[in-house]
Amino acid sequence: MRRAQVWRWQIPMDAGVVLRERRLKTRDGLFLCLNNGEREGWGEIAPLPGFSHETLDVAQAELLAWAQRWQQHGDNNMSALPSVAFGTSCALAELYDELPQTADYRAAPLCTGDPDALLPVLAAMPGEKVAKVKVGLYEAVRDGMVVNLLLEAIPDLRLRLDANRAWTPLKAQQFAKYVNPAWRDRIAFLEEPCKTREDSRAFARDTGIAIAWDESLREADFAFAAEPGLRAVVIKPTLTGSLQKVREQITTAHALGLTAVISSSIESSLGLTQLARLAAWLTPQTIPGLDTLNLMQAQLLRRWPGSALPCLEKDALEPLL
Ligand SMILES: O=C(O)CCC(=O)C1=CC=C[C@@H](O)[C@@H]1C(=O)O
Ligand SMILES: [Mg+2]
Repeated sequence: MRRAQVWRWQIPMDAGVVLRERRLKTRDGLFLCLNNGEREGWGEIAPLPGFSHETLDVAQAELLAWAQRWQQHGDNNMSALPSVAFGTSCALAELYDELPQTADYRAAPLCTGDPDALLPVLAAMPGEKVAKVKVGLYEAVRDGMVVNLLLEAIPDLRLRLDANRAWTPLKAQQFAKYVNPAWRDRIAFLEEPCKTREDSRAFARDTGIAIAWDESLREADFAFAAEPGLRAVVIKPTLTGSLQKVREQITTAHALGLTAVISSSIESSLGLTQLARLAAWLTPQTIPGLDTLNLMQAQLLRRWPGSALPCLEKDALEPLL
């Protein structure tokens, strides 16, 4: 017998998490649990404010309708809303043992402010050392100095940078000027340096710093293509859609010789551990961008190994179905 349950949840964020110039005080989302006989599968549906087009309320209405159709008729058509399609497809994949358990819990540590805080984390990191630094929040010159400082301090470090389209071509040039030319190839990639793709391409061409597309993937006129200076695409499943669609994008990227990086949309620990499994399965050569749990004050239902945050159980969730 099929049974679908839906819960809504809210987790307080760490003070100071700012997304697209908006302070994110809480992270809000939904869980879906599907049962069929002895089998069980979970999924997380958590549109990210400022990034997802659908609101949580719209996603909730769609999810409840989907869950009822599945329970009554076994109907598993995918929603057109990316967050709903992702969460429902994860729950179905767990239910039918199609999402392998092995996970890649390495996460490129994220630095949004103080580079000194990153040094001990990197020193303790086993194997390949990769970190991600947000740039474009302060002066371009300061960003350049931070990048130099980290690359100088840790000779086997590679950096991923993310400007979230903050720079004009001039600012991007100022940044590049400050980065020691001998170290530019240790910048694995810089996500979306400029406001337009054309300016970002020109930046890669002029500076020799490789770029990656993130925001671009979700634009209507985007098509996957190998381009000079383009090294990677950042795939955020909650913003992309079903597991099937995520797999297709990864396959397309790999066929073009691009690195595909599975990345967080600030999911709860339940969603993040599923992304770690997805990464181990579909992008085993690439450290995923999943270091966002510490932006939250608690984990939910499933623990991220090694996290010291408290883990809230089902009684902290609000049942909706
Ligand atoms: O990609 C990562 O390593 C972590 C996730 C991350 O950086 C982001 C997640 C969600 C929204 C953004 O602020 C940011 C990004 O732009 O990639
Ligand atoms: Mg990005």
